[in-house]
Amino acid sequence: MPAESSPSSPQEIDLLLHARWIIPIRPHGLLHDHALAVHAGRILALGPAGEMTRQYRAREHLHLDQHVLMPGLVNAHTHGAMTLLRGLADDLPLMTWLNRHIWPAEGRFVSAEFVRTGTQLAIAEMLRGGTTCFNDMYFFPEAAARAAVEMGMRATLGHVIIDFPTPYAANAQDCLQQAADLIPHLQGLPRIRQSIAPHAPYTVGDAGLLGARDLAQGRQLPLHMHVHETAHEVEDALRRTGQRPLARLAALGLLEQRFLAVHMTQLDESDLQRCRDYGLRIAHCPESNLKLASGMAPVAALQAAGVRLGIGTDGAASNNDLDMLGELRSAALLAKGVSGDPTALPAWAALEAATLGSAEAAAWEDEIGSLETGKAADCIAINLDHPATFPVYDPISQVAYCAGRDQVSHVWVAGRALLVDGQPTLWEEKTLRHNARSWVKRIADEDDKA
Ligand SMILES: CSC[C@H]1O[C@@H](n2cnc3c(O)ncnc32)[C@H](O)[C@@H]1O
Ligand SMILES: [Zn+2]
Repeated sequence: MPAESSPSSPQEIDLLLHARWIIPIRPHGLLHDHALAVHAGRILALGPAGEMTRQYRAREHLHLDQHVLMPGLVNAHTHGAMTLLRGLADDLPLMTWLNRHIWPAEGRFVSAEFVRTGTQLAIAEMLRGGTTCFNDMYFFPEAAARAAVEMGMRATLGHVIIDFPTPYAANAQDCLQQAADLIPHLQGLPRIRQSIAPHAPYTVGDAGLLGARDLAQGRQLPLHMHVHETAHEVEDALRRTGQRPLARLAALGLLEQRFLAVHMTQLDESDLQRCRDYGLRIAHCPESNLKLASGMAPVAALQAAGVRLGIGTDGAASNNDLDMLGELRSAALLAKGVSGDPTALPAWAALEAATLGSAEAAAWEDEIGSLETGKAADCIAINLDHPATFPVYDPISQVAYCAGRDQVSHVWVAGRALLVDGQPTLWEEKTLRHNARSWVKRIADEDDKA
């Protein structure tokens, strides 16, 4: 419904958010004492608070007097339901972690109900920490979609393609068939988009990759895949095929602008050139890479080459949290450490990567990632009146380098308040944990037997 207006009277709108500081991300910069006008879930205008209060009369007018207002954080790569496997196996390298612990556990327990419960926990954690959209890759995406829709969250859900038997599908061809059947059912769900998600070069054969490419092209969906996560992955592929995994993906015709390459810790000059030539998007997951000792994406070199970068947590079983404020801080610090250059990924660039960059990674940049007129009103308020963020010389520095997720006071997705004064509005966290307990007990009992 359009907002009412006449030349003399202020325009009636749903919500006016007046904040001490606003970081719109686009345009670049910091605004003092401005307000964001929201109507019917969208951003109507952003301007100086005085002008905005004269121009608009809001059904709800919030004065965020010690807060930064900014776009919601976007988790560029995760496996939401893996919250149920958090802490099951730590301090291991990737392939031991997957082969000996995670894949056996998933083989025993994963089901639509497991995914729904685990994704609910993930969404509760992410929203509390200021994440308003997540780019997911997991089995039973219809169950993750249901959790996201019910909890008011925004998401891109990947249809997994993997070439070994799981409780979800027998092989890659079966995954492709399931994806083709399911895509129309998820289309049109509120705030839900989809991708085709071949797991990794080492778990999907050429036929599965070609099928993924054709399905993505045919349905106009982006591709989302783990690529070059470890040196072992690249060395093993060179030994077996004589090709680097990214070169194989290029030869098979998978690489294009909407291809999201996750991890990318092992890049030589030819890989960097491919990222540039195809305009690939990259999801950088620094904490999961640190914990599995997989290596680290060369962020400074990628940005110097003009490659667009988003930031993701990866799953809660390898991170072990879904804290995007923590993740963007790790990204900013590691970029400096890895390059030996303290100017690498400065505070504002880290915020840009975790908002607009990640929105591009999740193929949502037309709707979210910045506080621009016409975009969906996905935004967060962070209260800087806290010992951890005192004094405030530069709010951008405070958000990037010292604000904790407990300082996220308000979260809106499409203009709907999901967190108010740090409290969720739509769900009871006790109930979510209660629902998860039966899974946790079964998983722990099995783990004891093993
Ligand atoms: C087929 S759904 C996703 C699949 O990926 C596994 N997974 C989780 N984290 C990682 C990672 O860092 N690298 C590779 N694979 C990962 C997860 O357990 C699911 O099986
Ligand atoms: Zn992952």
